[in-house]
Amino acid sequence: MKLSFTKMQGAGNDYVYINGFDYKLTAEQAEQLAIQLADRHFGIGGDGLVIIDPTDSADARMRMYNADGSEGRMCGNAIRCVAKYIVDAKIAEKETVLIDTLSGPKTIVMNSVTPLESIATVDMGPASFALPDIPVTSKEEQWIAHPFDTSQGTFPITTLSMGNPHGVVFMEEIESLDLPKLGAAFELHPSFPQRINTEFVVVHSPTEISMRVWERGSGETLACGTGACAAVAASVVNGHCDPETWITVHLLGGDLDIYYSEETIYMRGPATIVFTGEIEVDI
Ligand SMILES: N[C@@H](CCC[C@H](N)C(=O)O)C(=O)O
Repeated sequence: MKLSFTKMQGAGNDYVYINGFDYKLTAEQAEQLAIQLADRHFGIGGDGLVIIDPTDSADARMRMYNADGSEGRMCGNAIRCVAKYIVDAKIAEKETVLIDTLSGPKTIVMNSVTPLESIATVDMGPASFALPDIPVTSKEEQWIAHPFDTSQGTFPITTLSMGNPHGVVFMEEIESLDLPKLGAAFELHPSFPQRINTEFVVVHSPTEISMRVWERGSGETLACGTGACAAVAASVVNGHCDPETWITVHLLGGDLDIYYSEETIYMRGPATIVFTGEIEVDI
């Protein structure tokens, strides 16, 4: 069959977007398509696949799949792009939209910059540091700068859930890291039965940090929205950054602004159309 798609990116975290109002895709088909379409040599190319489905409880429902076909519970960069998509397609004729995800509904406020780019502010909900929420196989309650042994050495890790699992490690520098080796040592560690996304973070000031990210299911990406929120939450909880003020997070693909409070976390960043097209798929 011929499938219409839109390729979009947020801070360089790029996904193939399919309009689920037009195509009804089962979870099995979506997993298969994610692997096929995300391939940068034999497919369209991307960090995974996002399907925008109808729902009665919100303006749309987001289903996101990593490049290996695994389903993610939440994606910060994709939810901004989904909001842009439904506003542009007039699925929602307003600037504040509600999108359902596996980790609950999120409210997004849109500001159009150019026809191809919007800036979106997302209410991401609160961070949870409780180990069963991540989950982490340990009897302790929280891991805040917890000495964590991996095949690549021992690192102080702070773990949290942003609707999906994150580990944050503060470092002196991140340019020289061998992320495929290091990221995989965290992602596949037996302490994380559902695997984990890991952020490697340098703190510049109480309102500015840089990070590189290794995403479960997709490897190193140019940005991770939930990861940027996790990095800021961990920076505040470890006393490196200020709460209740906007913090700039520099990522390989651009900047995201994050506001942390105990009640909720806001994320502000771009949502950009790259191109649209049609592809013949065998599903
Ligand atoms: N890129 C994302 C997160 C995507 C899902 C993640 N790899 C997972 O499986 O939890 C973001 O922008 O948040």
